[in-house]
Amino acid sequence: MDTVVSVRGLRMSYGKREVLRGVDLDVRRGETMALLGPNGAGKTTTIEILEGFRHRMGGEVQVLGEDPAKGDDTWRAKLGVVLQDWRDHPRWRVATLVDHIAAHYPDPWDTGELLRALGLAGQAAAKVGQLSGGQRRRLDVALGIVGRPELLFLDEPTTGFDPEARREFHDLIEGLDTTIVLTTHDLAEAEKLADRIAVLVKGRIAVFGTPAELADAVQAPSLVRWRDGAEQTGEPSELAWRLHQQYGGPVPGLEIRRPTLEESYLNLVERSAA
Ligand SMILES: Nc1ncnc2c1ncn2[C@@H]1O[C@H](COP(=O)(O)OP(=O)(O)OP(=O)(O)O)[C@@H](O)[C@H]1O
Repeated sequence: MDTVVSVRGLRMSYGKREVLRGVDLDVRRGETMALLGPNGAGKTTTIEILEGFRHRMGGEVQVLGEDPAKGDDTWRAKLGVVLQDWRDHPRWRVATLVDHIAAHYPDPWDTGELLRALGLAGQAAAKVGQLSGGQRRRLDVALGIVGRPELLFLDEPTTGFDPEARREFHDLIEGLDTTIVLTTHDLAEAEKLADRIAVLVKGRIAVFGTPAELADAVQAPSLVRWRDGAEQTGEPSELAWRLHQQYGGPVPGLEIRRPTLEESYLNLVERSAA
């Protein structure tokens, strides 16, 4: 299996504040890996280190066979980066800006073809400042992939999107033929886009696996309710059986509710943060 990113024991602090406390991760060629976690978990810090924008304090990191702290321009040209904050170029025309960035790469996309592929053909001559939020984010992606990166980083790509823009953006990402590392604090987004999800809580990976593996690993207790009481338990059928015996027959008003994946994820975050 071809590993594109390998992270072992990654540590990072800002002053005395320890933000990453030994992160282990890997990303395989062709997959989309989501780094999922609550605000302040250390997601942006992690991918900034992988992108070579930030120096780590400890651990081993390899991205496309290089240590990002030592990556040169040839290495950097293989990466695509879509940052969280829009770097504003309001007066540039869309196609001119894409052309300008494309000129930095050896084998870039043709600008017209790329804008068509991203549904921005109609905006080629528009000024960046005139685009809607969703169109701007598409332009961010255009700038991130124009150099045909082997590896694309997307930092919280859909923050602030309405549901339709979000769905369109998800379709766009699913159609890209490259390895992707994305950060999000939205479980539904990670579930939709990612082959594997790494849950980062308090600077550590709490769970790492496919969405189905995540569901198994983080299962929160079920809620069992009946006429005379309620209890949370990881073994609902056992409790139901005990109640059945106590009542000497059917349990009045019995109700068993299994947690949703979202509830399980929040439970994991709360437990890990405690
Ligand atoms: N340059 C910095 N100097 C000092 N502290 C920082 C710096 N950058 C981030 N932090 C702190 O490090 C922690 C992790 O931040 P980071 O941005 O990596 O988290 P995140 O998971 O990406 O959060 P969010 O979802 O809010 O973007 C936060 O507590 C943040 O305040």
